[in-house]
Parts: sequence; C-alpha cells; structure tokens
Amino acid sequence: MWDRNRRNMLGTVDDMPQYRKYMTQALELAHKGAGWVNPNPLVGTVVVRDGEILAAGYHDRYRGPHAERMAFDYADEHGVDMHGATVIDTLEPCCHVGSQLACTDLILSHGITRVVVGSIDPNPIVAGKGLRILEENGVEVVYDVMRAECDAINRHFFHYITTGMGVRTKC
Ligand SMILES: Nc1c(N[C@@H]2O[C@H](COP(=O)(O)O)[C@@H](O)[C@H]2O)[nH]c(=O)[nH]c1=O
Repeated sequence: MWDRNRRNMLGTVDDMPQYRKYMTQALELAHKGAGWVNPNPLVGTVVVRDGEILAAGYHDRYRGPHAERMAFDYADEHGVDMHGATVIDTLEPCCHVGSQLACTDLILSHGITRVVVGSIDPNPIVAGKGLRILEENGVEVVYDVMRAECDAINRHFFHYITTGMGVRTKC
C-alpha cells in the first residue's frame, strides 16, 4: 500500500493554483464518462507543459481506453512531443495490464517528468503501486490535489472495488 505519510507530496505553494486549475478541467472531462464506465471509475487526464495543454482524455466507456491512453493516442496521432510534460490525473494511473497496457508504461515511454494525482486508486492491483513505479523511474509525483472532489466522483467505484458489492449492474 502507498504510504501517504512517507513524504509531503502536496507540491510547492506556487504550483498549487496551477494544479487546481488543470485538475478542475480533468474533473470536467471525467464527468463525461458518467453512465458509461460502470463498474469502472470516472477518470480525466490533462497533459500540460509550460502552461499549454498538449492533450487530454477521459475514460469514456467500460472496456474503452483509459483516460491516459486517450490523451497519449491523441498526442501520437498528432505528432505532439510529450517530453518534460506534466500529467494531471483525477485518479492514480493504473500499473496493470488489463483490457489494455498499463498507463504507467505509457507515461514513462512518453517522457513525462511529473504526475499530479487527485485520488489514490483503491483497486488492490494498483493501490499506490502506480505512483511508486513512476517515482522509482524518476517521475516527480504529487498527490492529494483536490482529493475530496476526485474521491467524490468515484464514491460508488470505491465502494465496489473495496467490497465487491454495489456498483455492477450487468454480468
Ligand atoms: N479507468 C481507468 C482506470 N481504472 C483502473 O483500472 C481498472 C480497470 O482496468 P481495465 O479492466 O483494464 O480497464 C479499474 O478497476 C481501476 O482500478 N485507471 C486509470 O489509470 N485510468 C482510467 O481511465
């Protein structure tokens, strides 16, 4: 489990307004998946460098691309160089190969240098491992940015993934 007391990851005071601005946009994107992603979480991602949004994405349907994948696919298709950019993510990036490749691999292979996260993913196969992998590979990690807002949009997912009950509506 990710030890949230291990270090103060809240970023510098100067960075916080910036992070909040982009996290608000990532939250707006995440909401677009409402009604489509169940039992998966709502997730939004914005990729920024020097105040410019390079790409963005959201989880738009169950079994569809993860939010990060949508943003990186856009960048790849449009020849956008992501080196040195910051990923702002409402949810910790996944680190497992599930219906698609791990988002942590995408982040590392695109030269991202900082990842700013709202919620830690309570899914036991992630649960802090995503952040740890990024950090071990030299990516600066900032978390708990607008955590209350990011946790709130996924309260049903959090309940389902930690108890196995309550969200799945179809087999
Ligand atoms: N949708 C989503 C994440 N969802 C995470 O992945 C799990 C589902 O994996 P899969 O079945 O492969 O889609 C889900 O339970 C949650 O832990 N993670 C992310 O980084 N970004 C996303 O957009």
